[in-house]
Amino acid sequence: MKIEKGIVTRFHSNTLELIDLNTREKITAFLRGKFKLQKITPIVGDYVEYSIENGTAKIENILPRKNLLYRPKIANVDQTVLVTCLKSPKVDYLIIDKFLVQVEKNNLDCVIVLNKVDLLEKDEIDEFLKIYSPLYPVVLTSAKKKIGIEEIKPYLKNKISTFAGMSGVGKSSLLNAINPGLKLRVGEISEKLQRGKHTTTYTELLKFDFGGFVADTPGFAAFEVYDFEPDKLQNFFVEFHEHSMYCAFNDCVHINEPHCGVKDAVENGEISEIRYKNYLKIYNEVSEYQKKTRRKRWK
Ligand SMILES: Nc1nc2c(ncn2[C@@H]2O[C@H](COP(=O)(O)OP(=O)(O)OP(=O)(O)O)[C@@H](O)[C@H]2O)c(=O)[nH]1
Ligand SMILES: [Zn+2]
Repeated sequence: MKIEKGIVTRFHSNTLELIDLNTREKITAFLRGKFKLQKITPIVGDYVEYSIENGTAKIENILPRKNLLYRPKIANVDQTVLVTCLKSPKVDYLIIDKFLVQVEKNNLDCVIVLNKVDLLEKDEIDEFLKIYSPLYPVVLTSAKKKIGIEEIKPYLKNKISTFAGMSGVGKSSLLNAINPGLKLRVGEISEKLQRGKHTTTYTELLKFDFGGFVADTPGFAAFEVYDFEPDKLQNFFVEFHEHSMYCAFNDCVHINEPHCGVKDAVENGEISEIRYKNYLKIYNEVSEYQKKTRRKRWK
């Protein structure tokens, strides 16, 4: 029996759709009964081994997952493409930083795409770059004017990506510009997610012509998931790490403590003041959230 490798891209009622990793062919496969007994079910993004007997493809084995994302539910996500704009709709840096907290919490690589640059002045773009380009790769784009589209492709090639970002920033427009004809239903699905009615089982991986996959559902739809203690927040601000080792206190959260390496770095301009202020705001929100849920648990 010959075993081939594929990636699960979508579910039908009792079959799965795979893409063969060698031939890139689309294959409809059945799940063997043993998986039900083992209580393992593959999900979109899973790398699997499958066999073909009498013209029927069957999943034989689910390969170990690198990670598992819940919103949308996908295995083996390599990165998030955080799409934002600054105008129309207005997006402030706090929203961007909240998305970045989610990205870091899930331990994902991230590329930031600043879209709608056709609406921005040079100094607005420069300010954005000054804050974020030391932290993450930043690509400047306009889906409308077809600027920066080629620059995104190398980041997407041969990887599994999710696109994240506020509604209206241009995620679908960008994907259409990157790969015209990509079967998209981003807007439709994100709306459902926001209303919380539908499960995320409808997620599908779409294949780029140049290699690589993208989820058709935006990531982190409900992004204010503060299911961590406030003192963990600093881990998700990547630029704090190298400075926090100079803090006098081991458990410094860089707010009221004396001799704080992070606050020093803010003062001498090594850490962006805007990012630090957003850290404080999010810290308070996480604290409030944790207090509330603790009270509920006691009731
Ligand atoms: N000026 C300008 N408008 C753009 C650009 N990219 C997208 N738009 C417009 O912005 C609006 C929203 O774009 P979408 O691609 O639907 O945004 P989205 O992020 O997919 O939104 P959701 O599906 O709600 O999550 C549309 O009217 C687009 O035509 C751009 O680069 N410049
Ligand atoms: Zn500190």
